[in-house]
Amino acid sequence: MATVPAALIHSLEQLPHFDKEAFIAVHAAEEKVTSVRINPVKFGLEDVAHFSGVQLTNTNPVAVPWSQYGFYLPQRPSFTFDPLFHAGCYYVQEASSMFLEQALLQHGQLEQDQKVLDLCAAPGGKSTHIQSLISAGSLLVSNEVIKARAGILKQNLTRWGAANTVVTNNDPQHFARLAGFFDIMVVDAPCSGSGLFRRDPQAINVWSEDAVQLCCGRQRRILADALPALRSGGLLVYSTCSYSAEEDEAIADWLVQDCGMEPLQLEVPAEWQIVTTSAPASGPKGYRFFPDKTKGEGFYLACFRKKAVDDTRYKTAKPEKASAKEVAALATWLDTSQLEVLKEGFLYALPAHLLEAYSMVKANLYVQQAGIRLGEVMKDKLVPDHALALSGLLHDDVPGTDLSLEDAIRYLQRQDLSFVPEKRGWQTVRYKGHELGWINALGNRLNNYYPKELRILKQGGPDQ
Ligand SMILES: C[S@@+](CC[C@H](N)C(=O)[O-])C[C@H]1O[C@@H](n2cnc3c(N)ncnc32)[C@H](O)[C@@H]1O
Repeated sequence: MATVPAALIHSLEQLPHFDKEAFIAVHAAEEKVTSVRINPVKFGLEDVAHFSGVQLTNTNPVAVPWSQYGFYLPQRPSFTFDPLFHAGCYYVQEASSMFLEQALLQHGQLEQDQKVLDLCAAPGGKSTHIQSLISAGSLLVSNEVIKARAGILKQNLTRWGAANTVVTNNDPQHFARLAGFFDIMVVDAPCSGSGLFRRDPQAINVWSEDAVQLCCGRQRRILADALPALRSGGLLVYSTCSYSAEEDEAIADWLVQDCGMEPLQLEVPAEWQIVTTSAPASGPKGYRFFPDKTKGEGFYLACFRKKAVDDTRYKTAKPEKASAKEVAALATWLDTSQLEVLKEGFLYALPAHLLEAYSMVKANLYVQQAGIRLGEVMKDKLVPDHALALSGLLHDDVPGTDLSLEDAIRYLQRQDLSFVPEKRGWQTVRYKGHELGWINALGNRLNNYYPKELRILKQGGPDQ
């Protein structure tokens, strides 16, 4: 049972609409809320009924009110054993965090192409969401300072399959090199994590008032370091999964008073039961999610517009382009006419119009992944990369075999496969029409090319 620390409860009693008894009771009740957000490029709203292992009735799944792509599921299926999860058809995400969508829709001018930075991006919940909301002509830079976590971010964005994303592994202070570059900056800051107590009762053991102080110092440093990279008039979205006012309203006040940010408000229907707060010193509005009021975990979000003007000159360096011969080797696999095919040992592709912006990002940051990794050309032939299979870029006539659930799981476990494909050579395998990855059929042998680092290690199957 999740017992919320008394010191935290005490600190929240001053907040508007804080209902101490209901808050304690909802933590004690141990209800687990499961929500997912679909990838609109791969999965239609009508497909939501197809989650493996979910018993559906006429009344579920239920839409998350503040996100066009979010759904609550009536129970938690085994996502590990759902091939559609591995195909990047959806992301398992806590519902309150999907409120980011409202900030971007209401203030992000998403009808225009935007350069977006997700500064604290791993494992990729906000980044995959942002990618679904921005135009194809926009660029998303997803940054994660911790290298191992940047690896998970890369995996999740590879599954998502979009070409207009770049993963970087930089400290926030490195972003000063890109002064005034971004139109939108999302800072989903590391925090003391009290908003997730219900989902992860272990987090209660590491919570303390000292940890809150440590986090709010770090949050200011991260913001102060990264803000120069936002252009004048650009949008800042700040969020945490902490209930503590020191990490929420006090940071909002500091952004207005010390950083000269202009506070923005959001239109929020009353029936969503989101609590609007005004930070005490200068009044910026913030939006709080309490699990006794909204179906989701604790979350805080506030939005600002930048007024200050920063210098906007940056280093740029042209990435190496693929040779004409290498591009020619791609022709049977994908249409490269709208893409810039680049080379860094392997070939990768970005939307052609993003080359200039990407050149600046590459010259100033440590890029871990950019666009879609296509593979390597050997003896004039492409050895395709896993990311290409998941990208949606492949020609329709690239051969592929639809697998049964059992075979799809064997494939994802990287086991030997027994089915006989119609054609020889490199081809994809699919589940319910969604690409899972590559196999190579060589006469009497089938090689499974699902990446080792992604394979399902868990024992069992969909029903366990
Ligand atoms: C709340 S999590 C981000 C969750 C992510 N936005 C999502 O929706 O999936 C905060 C992230 O900040 C990163 N982080 C930790 N210390 C940091 C620092 N000093 N500067 C920038 N990011 C930091 C953590 O590694 C973590 O990935």
